Amino acid sequence: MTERQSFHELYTKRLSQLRAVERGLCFGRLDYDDETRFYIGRLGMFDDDYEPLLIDWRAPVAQAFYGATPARRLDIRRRRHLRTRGRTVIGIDDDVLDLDGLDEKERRGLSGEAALLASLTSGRTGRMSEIVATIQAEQDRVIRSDLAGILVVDGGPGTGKTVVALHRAAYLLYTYRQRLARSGVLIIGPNATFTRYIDQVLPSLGETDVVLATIGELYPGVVATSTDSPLAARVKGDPRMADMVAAAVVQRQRVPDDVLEIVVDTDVYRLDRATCLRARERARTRARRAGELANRARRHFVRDVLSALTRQAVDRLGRDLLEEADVEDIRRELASAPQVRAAIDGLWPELTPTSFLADLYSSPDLLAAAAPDLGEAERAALLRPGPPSAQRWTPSDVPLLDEAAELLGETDLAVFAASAAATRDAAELAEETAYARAGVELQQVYEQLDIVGNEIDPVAAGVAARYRDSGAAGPLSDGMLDDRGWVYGHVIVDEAQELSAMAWRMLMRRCPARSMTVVGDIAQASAPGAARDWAEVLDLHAKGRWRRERLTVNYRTPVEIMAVAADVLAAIDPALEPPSSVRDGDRPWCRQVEAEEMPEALQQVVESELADLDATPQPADDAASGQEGEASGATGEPRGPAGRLALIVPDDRLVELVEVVRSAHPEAAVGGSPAVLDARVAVLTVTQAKGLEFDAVVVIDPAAILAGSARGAGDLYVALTRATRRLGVLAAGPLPEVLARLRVDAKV
Ligand SMILES: Nc1ncnc2c1ncn2[C@@H]1O[C@H](COP(=O)(O)OP(=O)(O)OP(=O)(O)O)[C@@H](O)[C@H]1O
Repeated sequence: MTERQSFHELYTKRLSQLRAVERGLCFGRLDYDDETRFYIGRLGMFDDDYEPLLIDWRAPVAQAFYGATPARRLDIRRRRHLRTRGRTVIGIDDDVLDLDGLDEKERRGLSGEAALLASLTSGRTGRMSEIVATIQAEQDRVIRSDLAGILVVDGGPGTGKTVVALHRAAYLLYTYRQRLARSGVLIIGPNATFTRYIDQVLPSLGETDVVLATIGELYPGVVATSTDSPLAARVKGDPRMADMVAAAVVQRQRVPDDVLEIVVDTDVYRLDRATCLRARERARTRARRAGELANRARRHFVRDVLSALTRQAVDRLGRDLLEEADVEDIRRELASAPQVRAAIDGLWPELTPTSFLADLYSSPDLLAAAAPDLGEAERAALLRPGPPSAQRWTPSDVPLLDEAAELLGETDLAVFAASAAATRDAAELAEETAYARAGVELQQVYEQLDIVGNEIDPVAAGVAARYRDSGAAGPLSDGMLDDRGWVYGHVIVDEAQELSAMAWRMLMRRCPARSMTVVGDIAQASAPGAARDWAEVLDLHAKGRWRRERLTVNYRTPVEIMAVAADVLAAIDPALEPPSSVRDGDRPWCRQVEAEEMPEALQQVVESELADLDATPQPADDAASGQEGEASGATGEPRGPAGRLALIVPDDRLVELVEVVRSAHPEAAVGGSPAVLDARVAVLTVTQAKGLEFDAVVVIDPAAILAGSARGAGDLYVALTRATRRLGVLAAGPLPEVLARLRVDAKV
């Protein structure tokens, strides 16, 4: 790289960083007792004399902005929250921290309450946004917690677990930049929609070097798009699957019951059981000593078997007539004879993880031998009729493929060649992307500096245009996903309560140092085989090396809605404490109809909810409306967008109810599709709604959601807590007892 290129890279990186953080760049000020003053912002900046102009929110000095309280002032007199539109300050809120005489309740109060409430009631866009100006003290503790060990962050719905985990990623990348830039940060989310929902947060904090993925994306080359039955998903997540995979690998190394005859040309060769047993044992022993995996250990077995066959040929031809070189030729010929290869493959096949698992799923005998502990029905749930080549993968298969890869290791030349080609492709792609990105940035710098276009390297400009048109803007660190063996510096797991034991095993391999942030809420668990408590999962992998922080305040759901959800939580486990909400909102409503009235009632409900949302437009998002070209009004002036409505339905009614809604609203989005985040009306199952939020939510047929699975109450709890403003329940038949409070409050 030339010096010119290096400079360009440096400056363009800084330029794009500055662009990304421009909105609300400076949001706070700290006034100290000794008159010192610091401005806090999304990025650090210095003046020409290297005096700090702006302190990065992640710097140690900035911690006081989030942590200081009247009871623990940290020498701070005043904390000022600045609200900006574009580059203009349009409002300030002051917390005076040295005011004597505040009562205990006020002392314990939220920091920057006015700023927080302004932020919570401002317009939402369907995408999660950063909260850097209003991070609360309990959240800040989580964000700045040490890198080492596993930090479990649990808390009820809307307590900011996701957003805090993302800010923690930004904090860790800032504080441990050297270490984490090399090894990378992996963030695991529950599904692709969720990944899209959160993918703007880190770039808006100036960080792009993270990998966002789902469990189903962690095995390179496999696209896990199929779905399992609940039973199959539970069985595949069961820790006994590790034993099953191990047993199945060993069982694929066979010996003949008696003698295996191999006919090459007209000669008959015999492999007897004892020879094969000996060869297998020797191969296994050598592999154990050398730490070799099954595909590698196979070479020892092949060598011994070929020696036995060569001996038979030599004896037939007459040992005395043959030179050393002749013997070697015979051996080589035998090694390449298709009949010999087929015989050896039958005894000790070379297997890719996908071929191995596909074989296993398609054979009742292989399954019965490898998993004798599973019940009939459990094994049947794993069985996939049809040839192995037609196998379609599900997200629950991915940890099993990973497990198999750990035991089988690399395969033959073809696979080596394929992976070499893939690596080459990835490297070429990375190089081209980097080049293109540099081109785009170069162009931007030139534009900024008012340099005419013909001074730009035309090749770079061409590639840049291609890159821009392709919409490829993902971080270069995505390449890490192509490497199954990549070890990440830190792993963040969101909605972690849903992960199976097998998924945890896979994730732990991606981070042997066990530097992780695990975020979730056991009460919201719904996946078959999901964890029942954190210790059950984490003691197994990191006993004594995990700690827990709890978030207690709900920033999403208004008090009135949370009261309804709290009854469901008590039904899940009376010992669980609901988070306390910080906002008031509309009273939730309920309506009961007979099953056959449901379609008509649903259509009415959609119309009336949309009308309600239209009648109460969201207040302006001050910082957002400062974007160039956007009309600005006075602070707090009401403004669209008019709000999004989600209909959360039982799994088995999704298709039917989508049709009903679409007959009046053809543009309604269905859960799982990319449109769901932006659409005015979305119809989703609970699983599809997990982690997301909407302005208004109507839960359809709650009794069916409750009865839908063993963890139906958890599902209902998730459904009820997705709303930021309005909640309704449309019941088919009687309202479930657990929602009795709605009957009392109902506005029917
Ligand atoms: N300190 C804060 N300032 C402003 N908004 C916040 C703050 N903390 C959380 N929020 C907002 O509250 C909402 C809920 O946050 P988030 O989705 O992270 O919660 P969660 O605990 O992951 O919820 P769930 O368990 O239901 O998925 C988001 O819109 C988030 O931006």
